[in-house]
Amino acid sequence: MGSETILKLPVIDFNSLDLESKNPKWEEVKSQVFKALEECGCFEALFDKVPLEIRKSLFVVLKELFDLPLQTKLRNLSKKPFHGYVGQYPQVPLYESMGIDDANVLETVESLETILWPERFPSFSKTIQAFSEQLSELDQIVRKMVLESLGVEKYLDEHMNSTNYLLRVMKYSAPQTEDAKIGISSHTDKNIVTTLCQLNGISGLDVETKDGKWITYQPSSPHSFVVMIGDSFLAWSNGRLYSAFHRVMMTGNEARYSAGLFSIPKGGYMIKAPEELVDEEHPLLYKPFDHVEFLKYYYTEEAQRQKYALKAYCGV
Ligand SMILES: O=C(O)CCC(=O)C(=O)O
Ligand SMILES: [Fe+2]
Repeated sequence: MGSETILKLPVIDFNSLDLESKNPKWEEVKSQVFKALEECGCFEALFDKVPLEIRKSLFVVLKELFDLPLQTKLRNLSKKPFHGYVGQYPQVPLYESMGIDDANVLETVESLETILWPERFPSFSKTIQAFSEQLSELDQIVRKMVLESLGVEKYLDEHMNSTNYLLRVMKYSAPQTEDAKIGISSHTDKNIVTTLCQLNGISGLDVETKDGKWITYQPSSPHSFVVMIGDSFLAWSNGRLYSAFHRVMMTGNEARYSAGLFSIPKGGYMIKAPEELVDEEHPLLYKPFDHVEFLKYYYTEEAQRQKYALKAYCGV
């Protein structure tokens, strides 16, 4: 009593678990996952299937990537909003990111590689693909555990097949001051699940609890990731899961590099809560929606004024 507890994200150990073989730990971890996602919308995962060498190589190739001339980085265009090169925004001057669609598919990454480096840079494609594929197993374990917890595992194949993986890699330049400066403004993610990784030991990710306190993420192991629920999964679960507000704040003289693997509903797929999750006690919260249309709305001025863009877009 009296002394304040230091707020920390729940830590969940996925080492020794995998998607296929049934491990006796599965049920225990599953209940930790569901509780954390209901209460916090996120947790810290310990997951050693991504070797530390891959994390190191990712950091190396990201430095090369962000050191390219701006004109070159701008060649990564995408039809979807916020999926290509993003940066040079006056509201978030420290922030730059590069979205890589279908990052787990080598040919797609290689076609981006040839756009950015006509002289080629094979370790870029190899590293991005390997990292994304290895990390996608954690995304899939979490989603499977959620569907089992909700008793709707009969939708598992449809759920998994309705998404793609986007890897978004980020650089936050050093603010050169001890006053905390905004890296990326507070937001909820719009996709299904995001798995985040800090690459060079520079902290800055803050997550807001339901009662409005900010937790600064401090990885407790070199194998740590942050797993976070996006608004699309919240809608699909008919509000059983929570999507947390989070932001990045920067101090000091060193740039921060991070990467996020985003499972994203495919364009044209209607996100709709299964009928098993809708009843008198749990009335339908969101009308069925297409993620790409929702993203287009999200980047309008009107939506930017809303705290809860999903509710404004398709709330019942
Ligand atoms: O860089 C990070 O740790 C967080 C990035 C983030 O929240 C996002 O890209 O949606
Ligand atoms: Fe985010």
